[in-house]
Amino acid sequence: MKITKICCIGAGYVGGPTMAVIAKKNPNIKVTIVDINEARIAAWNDEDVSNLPIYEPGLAEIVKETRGKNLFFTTAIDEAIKESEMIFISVNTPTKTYGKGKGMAADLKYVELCARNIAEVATTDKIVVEKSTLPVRTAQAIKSILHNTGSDVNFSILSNPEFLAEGTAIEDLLNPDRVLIGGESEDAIESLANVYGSWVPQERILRTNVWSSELSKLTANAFLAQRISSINAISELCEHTEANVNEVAKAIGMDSRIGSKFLNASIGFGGSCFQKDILNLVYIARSYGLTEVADYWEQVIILNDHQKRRFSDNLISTLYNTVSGKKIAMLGWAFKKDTNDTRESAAIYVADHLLNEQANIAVYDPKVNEQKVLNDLNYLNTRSEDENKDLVTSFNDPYETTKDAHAVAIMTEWDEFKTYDWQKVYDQMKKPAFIFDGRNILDKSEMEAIGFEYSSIGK
Ligand SMILES: NC(=O)C1=CN([C@@H]2O[C@H](COP(=O)(O)OP(=O)(O)OC[C@H]3O[C@@H](n4cnc5c(N)ncnc54)[C@H](O)[C@@H]3O)[C@@H](O)[C@H]2O)C=CC1
Ligand SMILES: O=C(O)[C@H]1O[C@H](OP(=O)(O)OP(=O)(O)OC[C@H]2O[C@@H](n3ccc(=O)[nH]c3=O)[C@H](O)[C@@H]2O)[C@H](O)[C@@H](O)[C@@H]1O
Repeated sequence: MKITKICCIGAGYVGGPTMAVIAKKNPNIKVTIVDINEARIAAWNDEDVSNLPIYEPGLAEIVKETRGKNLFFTTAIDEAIKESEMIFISVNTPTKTYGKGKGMAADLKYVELCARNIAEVATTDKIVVEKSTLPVRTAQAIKSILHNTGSDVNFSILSNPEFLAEGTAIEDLLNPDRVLIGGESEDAIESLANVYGSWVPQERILRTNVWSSELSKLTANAFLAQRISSINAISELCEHTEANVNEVAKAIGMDSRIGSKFLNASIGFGGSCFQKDILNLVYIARSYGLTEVADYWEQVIILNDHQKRRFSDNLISTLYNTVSGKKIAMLGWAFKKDTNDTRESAAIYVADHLLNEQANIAVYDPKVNEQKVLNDLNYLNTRSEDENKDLVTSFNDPYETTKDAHAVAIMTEWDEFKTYDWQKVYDQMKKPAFIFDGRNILDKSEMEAIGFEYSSIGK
């Protein structure tokens, strides 16, 4: 099928950047991104592209170039579905917070709503593309909804999981390691392969069956997260043995079978997907009675929780076993650098632990505002919103944030943190002045020469 119009349901961190790049690379295809969230759509349509709802390096430029030409953002969902030959489902699939599978399974209600919406309004044949990360065998459910409409509209379902990482989304989309397309209908698969083919070499477009494609996405995230938990586990051992985790990571990473990427020890991984996808994998394995498989992957999450807890415990014990009434300056709140996304950020959990010990938290993140910080903490429901407001303050300036602080905790690896005038930070802090570098981005000897009591991960 020749594709002239694409609709993407879900204008989020995946839908937005992915469709912007598809539009840029396919000027003859009209791409419409729809969402039920009016405020989000309005932000995507904001004249001033610095107000887009998502911060991603390079995204604003592409939106500026394509918006209003062949890229459109709207809440008119039905119209966009009706006119398009290809519809991407790119809605959120969070961990369930209720009922069966609570805390483990993926909540598929938004995906199902999309399938029902498509089934209801489609009058011509459609290729429906799963872009959201979904449990293996979800295509079966979507198929069943779409094929029971009583109409003679023909639907082909494809799985096309997304592998972009936030902060490098545009780079990842422009130059992907691979594009994965799972499906039954060869015609549908080739239609989608052609869309990507306008900039991705054919040998990097991998075709599989639907189930392999769905499961590959969960597996890729599980493997990536497992590497982080593995190096973080070793980081704790390093702290007891005078080994240095950076040196260990370098030494093992030079083995081409292991590879050097994704071996940075940290306060633990965050982000909306690693934990959610592994919990989902564990849930699926348990539902097939595969206890050993489930336990194996669950350990990745257990270790990650341990790493976050270990960081706050170490901070508290170093500050003479109490942080009550002490000002702890947290540099960074986003789950990684170059994004404004804070979902599941380790900073939230570390702050929560410290607040339980009655610390005063001062936060500075170049892309996250105070309301978002408070919303993240309120969402945990550990204490009242008023208490969070009393104990947590955000600043727009790192020097204000660290002034009179007892300790600085580095939570995100923003590049600008490395360039600060650390002597100035030191001079205005309470003494002894402690730094807890949760990202290993500062130079230990430099910090110690200034006078800081410096501790990092795995050294
Ligand atoms: N964030 C990331 O870096 C990556 C996410 N993914 C997966 O992509 C999917 C989407 O993730 P994000 O873009 O981060 O989520 P998001 O939460 O940023 O965006 C999802 C959007 O879908 C909209 N939506 C929900 N139900 C809708 C409906 N029935 N009709 C219209 N709009 C609806 C929401 O209002 C929201 O704006 C998830 O399954 C996630 O696991 C995959 C790769 C990378
Ligand atoms: O499905 C998804 O949502 C995406 O999840 C991750 O991307 P993302 O979460 O955006 O970012 P990552 O770069 O993977 O970082 C995740 C977390 O791990 C941490 N991390 C990463 C690498 C590392 O060596 N050490 C480490 O602690 C980061 O700081 C961050 O908190 C995957 O890298 C993407 O391929 C995938 O598409």
